[in-house]
Amino acid sequence: MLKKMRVLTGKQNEGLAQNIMWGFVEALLVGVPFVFVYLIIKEMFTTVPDLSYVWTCCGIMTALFVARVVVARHVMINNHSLGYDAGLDIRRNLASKLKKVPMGYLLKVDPGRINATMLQDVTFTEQIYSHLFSQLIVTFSLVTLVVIGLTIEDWRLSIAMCIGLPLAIVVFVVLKKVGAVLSRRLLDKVAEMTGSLMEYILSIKLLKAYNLAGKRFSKLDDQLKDIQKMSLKHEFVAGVAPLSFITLVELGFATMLLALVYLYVGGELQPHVAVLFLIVSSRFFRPLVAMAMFLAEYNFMQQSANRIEEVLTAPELPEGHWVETLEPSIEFDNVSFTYAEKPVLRSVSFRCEPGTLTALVGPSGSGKTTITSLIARFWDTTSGQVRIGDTPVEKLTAECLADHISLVFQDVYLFQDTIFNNLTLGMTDPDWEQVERVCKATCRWDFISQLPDGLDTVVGEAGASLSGGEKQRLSIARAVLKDAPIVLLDEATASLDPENEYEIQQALSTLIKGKTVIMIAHRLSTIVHADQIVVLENGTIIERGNHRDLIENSSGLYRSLWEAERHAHGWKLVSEGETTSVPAN
Ligand SMILES: Nc1ncnc2c1ncn2[C@@H]1O[C@H](COP(=O)(O)OP(=O)(O)OP(=O)(O)O)[C@@H](O)[C@H]1O
Repeated sequence: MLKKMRVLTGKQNEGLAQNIMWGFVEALLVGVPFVFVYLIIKEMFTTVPDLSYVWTCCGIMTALFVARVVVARHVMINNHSLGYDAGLDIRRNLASKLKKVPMGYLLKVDPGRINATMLQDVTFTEQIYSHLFSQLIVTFSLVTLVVIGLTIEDWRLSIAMCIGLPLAIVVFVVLKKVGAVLSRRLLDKVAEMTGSLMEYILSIKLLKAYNLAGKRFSKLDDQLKDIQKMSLKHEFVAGVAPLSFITLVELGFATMLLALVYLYVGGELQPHVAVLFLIVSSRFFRPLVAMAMFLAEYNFMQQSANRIEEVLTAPELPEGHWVETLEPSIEFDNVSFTYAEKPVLRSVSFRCEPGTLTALVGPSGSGKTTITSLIARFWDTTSGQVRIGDTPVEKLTAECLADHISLVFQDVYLFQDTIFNNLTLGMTDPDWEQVERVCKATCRWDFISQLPDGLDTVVGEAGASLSGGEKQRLSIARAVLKDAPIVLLDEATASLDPENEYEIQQALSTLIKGKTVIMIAHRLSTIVHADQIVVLENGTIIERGNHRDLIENSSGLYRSLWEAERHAHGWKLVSEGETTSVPAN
């Protein structure tokens, strides 16, 4: 387990040796007073007991008790700080690991499971340091010291007292293994329930709209009932291990009593030794019982540590190196990509020159978002290469890639923080005036200035207090502020009404000037000025060119999409330098 803790924390269990030493000191301070108890009893059985000797022994015992309290406090603080430090390290390692695994891994793993691992599993694992080791060290040292002391005094009674211990350990280990299977199942079930609970909370609006909140809750309720049943079963089976251990260990007490009476009656035992064994044995079993109860929890700790290890050892996207000057061109060189078993892109090749706008067009599911995901390296290609400048994206570090790319997704995520902090995410020295200037250009300043604290207004979790359009404006402003040379826009204006969309398009076209932009747009009117339009169908490029070229191909998909759009809406066709109105059909 120590080795596993080193893997999970990424550290050498620093401070543990010191804690073991202090645990041993605590055990000594618990055990040594028994020596004075023995001396006092021995003195009592002499013909003329020396009371000042007894007082001295009592004085030393009191001093030892005080010292024990001080040391026990020190041990407790040390073990807890070791535990919490380990918890912090493990959570940091998990967080940094999640940044390095492919998106595919995160999509495959139940979010409830990740949540349970980050919170509950780490908390259980912390206890290995904060509770388990300290308990083990103190108990083991104390039991060893007491047994050695008693054996020196009378080995026969000592053996009688410990007679059940070996069998108790064997039975405990066997029953614990049975409990381990149940612990694993119970923890999995709790993780599954956490996922359902998260889903229930996040989808509550939808559930209410469809009057499904009650029905859906009954599914959650069933899971909660399952957990209750499994917990009871687990307690029943897992509880047998410590109970058997306690029963077998305490059998030693009865055996020792029999042996004690037998030896005493036979005149083979001095009265003070008999009293010593009676006093010590009444306390000898207490720490063992406490340890057995605690070891019953060990299954949970072990399972939790295993689950953390599963996440920490998940395969990572290999990291590349930092490239100082990266030409902001993008090139897809014969790229194919498969999600699990499903081929999504097939031999896709195209190039985006620096400072140009490329639009991706195609029916739903044709692979447009997948193309942007491969540039941002959420996944690695199945074959072929995606290059930025001359460098394949997998040869760049995640930081280098992130530094060169701004992303604007359809689903905007805003943190529960001020608008200013949301906009300046990742910026080291954000400039208030610059933020205001960009907001004025992209966000309709009146929307922000009307908020109670302007840019200092805190938006609700995931931007819950803002409309879809407002969130989208902020995400565009965030991308503009980042000022990365490459901008990926995935349906960036999707949640805006036509009037706002036009405004934002204007703002975008000024602000993305000089950047290499890849834009996914379902409304073709927004991309007529694109330098290049890549038309996709079923994961292959079927047409490529600018609007004028593509529109000329009367049998092409782009032309038919364009015409379908014209027929669907009253249309305003804007070509460079002219405005033509096309009435709705
Ligand atoms: N994580 C995933 N796992 C498995 N298949 C996926 C995953 N993400 C997308 N797909 C599938 O890959 C195909 C391409 O998806 P993609 O999102 O790239 O299409 P798109 O052209 O952007 O679609 P839309 O215009 O509807 O957003 C779709 O058939 C989709 O179902």
